[in-house]
Amino acid sequence: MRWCAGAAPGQVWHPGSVSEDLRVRPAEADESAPLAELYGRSRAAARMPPGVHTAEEDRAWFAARLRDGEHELWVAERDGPLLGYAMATRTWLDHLFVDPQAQGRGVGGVLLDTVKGVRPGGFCLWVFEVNAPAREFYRRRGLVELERTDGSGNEEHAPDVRMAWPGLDPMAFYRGLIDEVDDSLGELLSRRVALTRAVQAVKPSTDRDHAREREIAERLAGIAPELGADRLLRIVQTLITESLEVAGEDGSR
Ligand SMILES: O=C(O)C(=O)C[C@]1(C(=O)O)C=C[C@@H](O)C=C1
Repeated sequence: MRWCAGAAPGQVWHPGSVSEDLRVRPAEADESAPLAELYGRSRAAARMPPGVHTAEEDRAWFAARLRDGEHELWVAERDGPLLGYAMATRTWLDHLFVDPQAQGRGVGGVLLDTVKGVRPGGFCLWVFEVNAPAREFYRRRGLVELERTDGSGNEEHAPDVRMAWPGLDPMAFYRGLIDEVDDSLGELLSRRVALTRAVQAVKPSTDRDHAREREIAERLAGIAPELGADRLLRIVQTLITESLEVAGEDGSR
């Protein structure tokens, strides 16, 4: 299913108690320059690693996001220059930035509420680990930390944290994420079974190698320390037992 850009009518945030004259509206297609400028200024003042792109690249990047049909952008203003903006895909909040001069006046909260309003099924976002104020901002507004990375997957190579707002039906949201991970796990299991089967053909003995299984569990504990080597050993042993059974069944055909 392809998601269509452009906020639907009625998605504009209606001023409440935060600030009577603050207005949130969908960004216009020709606003790449003010958006890029606001992004550069807000990011430089935030607790984030320095950006890796030039101002010109940022402008081109925003121009592309405004037209690609996959991103939706909202801007906050109060009779003047932009005070903040949010940019989201169907499932990710990619950016939420507030002008450093306008911080502490509810602009970020209003933008986040706008995104929650149009993404009732929930969404995820990445925030740099060092950005404690942003993590606290999201935590106080109902977002939860799901996973951490060492930063090798982002442009800045800085550790980051995946956070999620689980939406109005959190059970469905989390089950959706579990299904995504299980799809990857299923593919990995299938590849691994094939390797257990392949190595049996070149082994001098069919005996289980307990030292090797412990070594595998210890290596996995470096990747998933929350599980610990002992628990991982039980998982590895089960996986190998089942894989050897499959290999044996194949061999007897
Ligand atoms: O490395 C081996 O000796 C294998 O047979 C492979 C494998 C595995 O699937 O990783 C399976 C059984 C052994 O006990 C240890 C490891």
